[in-house]
Amino acid sequence: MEHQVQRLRQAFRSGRSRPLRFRLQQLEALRRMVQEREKDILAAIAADLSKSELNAYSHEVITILGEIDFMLANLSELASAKPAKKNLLTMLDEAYVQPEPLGVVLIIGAWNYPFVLIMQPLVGAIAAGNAVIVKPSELSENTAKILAKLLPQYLDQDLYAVVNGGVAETTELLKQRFDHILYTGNTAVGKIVMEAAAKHLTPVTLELGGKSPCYIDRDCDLDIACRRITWGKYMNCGQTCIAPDYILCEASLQDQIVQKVKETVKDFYGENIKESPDYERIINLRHFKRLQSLLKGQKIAFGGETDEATRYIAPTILTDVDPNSKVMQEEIFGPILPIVSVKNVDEAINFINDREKPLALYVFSHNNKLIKRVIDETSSGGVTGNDVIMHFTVNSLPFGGVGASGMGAYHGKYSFDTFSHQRPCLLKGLKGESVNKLRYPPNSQSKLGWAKFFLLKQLGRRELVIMIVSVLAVAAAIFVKFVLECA
Ligand SMILES: NC(=O)C1=CN([C@@H]2O[C@H](COP(=O)(O)OP(=O)(O)OC[C@H]3O[C@@H](n4cnc5c(N)ncnc54)[C@H](O)[C@@H]3O)[C@@H](O)[C@H]2O)C=CC1
Ligand SMILES: CCCCCCCCCCCC(=O)O
Repeated sequence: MEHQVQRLRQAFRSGRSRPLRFRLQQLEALRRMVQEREKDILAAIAADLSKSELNAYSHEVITILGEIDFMLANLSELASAKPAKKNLLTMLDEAYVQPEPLGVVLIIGAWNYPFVLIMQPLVGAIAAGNAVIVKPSELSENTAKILAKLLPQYLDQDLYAVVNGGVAETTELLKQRFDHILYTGNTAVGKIVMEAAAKHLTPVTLELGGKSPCYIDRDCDLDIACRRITWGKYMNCGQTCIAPDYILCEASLQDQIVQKVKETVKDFYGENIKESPDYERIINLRHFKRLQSLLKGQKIAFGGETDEATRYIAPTILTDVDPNSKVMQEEIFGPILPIVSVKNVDEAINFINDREKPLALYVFSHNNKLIKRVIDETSSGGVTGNDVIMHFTVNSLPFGGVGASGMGAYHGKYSFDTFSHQRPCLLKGLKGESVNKLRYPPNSQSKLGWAKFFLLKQLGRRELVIMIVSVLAVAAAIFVKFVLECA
């Protein structure tokens, strides 16, 4: 591992990854890879998650193509130096912020969207000019293999590498020094990653999970709300980090919600859900058994059927759920939807605030003021009002968690910024030493007075124009006076 990281570091130091032309070429190669090897990629994702290729395309490939297109179109603007405001002491100098690559970065992905969770940060890291090691999840082994096979065929092999393996390999990898680590996965491992990174003072972006609440207001179109929630909860068999984890609503809405979700499930997946190409399976036996255990002692209003041989768990709704029960203590990450009743929106807000900050928050209501109030009085990684999941798809929005659901963010411009250092640059000339005397010892009250005047006055473009016009006006007045006196 050490050797591999060294090799990448050397390639990074050669400066090859920095020119924009090179970055654009690599991003174009990545796009070609996705387009030319689409069939292999879809087959791998489909095999890992018992997913149809159509769903694999819409869940994972569309997002990546969009992200690459965004970077290709915006890279030169993102990577350009941005002029900075100056003060009186530096008004004749050049001040700007220059994004620079961080160096060698590590991206660790999770199994639930195994392609997107590696590729989307990779696009940002390449765009920002870094060398990159990606470590796909060993649980989605087909996607891990296809990434290890294809990426070296399309990308510069000295700058970008794939490391596959399990806990042992990741542990070894984490001993190495990186310049940034982006990790996606559960909170417990997030802490391990952060601890390993701290040894080298490596900054981290942690994309973690949590229980994302979904509040349904009485003043709402329940048909629409339930249709959207059913889509977001049961897609990928509930194994989506931003899936609505549980519903909060007034008790009187519970039965209607059960009925409407039930009807929608039938619309989406047909009478025989097991036969539906749109309904996935649980990733492995460990997670299957964990989910089964969450059903124990619960009131199953709908669903609840399981089949260990195929790791099938039916779309399930639990009603009258006790907030202290196990299903409400951990992230569900499966097709089980508990409904917890609350008296009103105030109680819903308190319920959310009494728990760890979630990755996503969903509110359904006709009343925009109520939606804004829930947003104002709670905290979460992201929010979608009157829908679920969709904030993930808008790449002008930063995607990430807060508190226990993670730190840092990525997607679009935010990916570029995550993998860049915003370097402040001030370029001065070697003249103007008389002004500089102000800051050289020995100090005095008068020097301090001048320093305050120069440094505390921020000069914007407007102030600069006014000052230049005033100086010119004074010069013109002196000149006119001089001419008149001579005449
Ligand atoms: N915030 C986000 O964008 C996302 C968050 N997630 C969260 O991820 C979780 C599911 O993923 P996991 O089951 O954790 O995925 P996982 O089992 O695939 O683990 C993630 C990565 O961590 C590595 N890893 C596992 N144990 C390790 C250890 N002891 N030391 C070092 N590395 C280790 C694995 O090799 C893998 O690459 C859920 O909580 C979900 O909410 C999932 C997808 C997106
Ligand atoms: C056409 C709509 C496409 C929706 C794609 C949703 C992809 C969600 C990926 C979320 C990754 C995760 O959060 O676990």
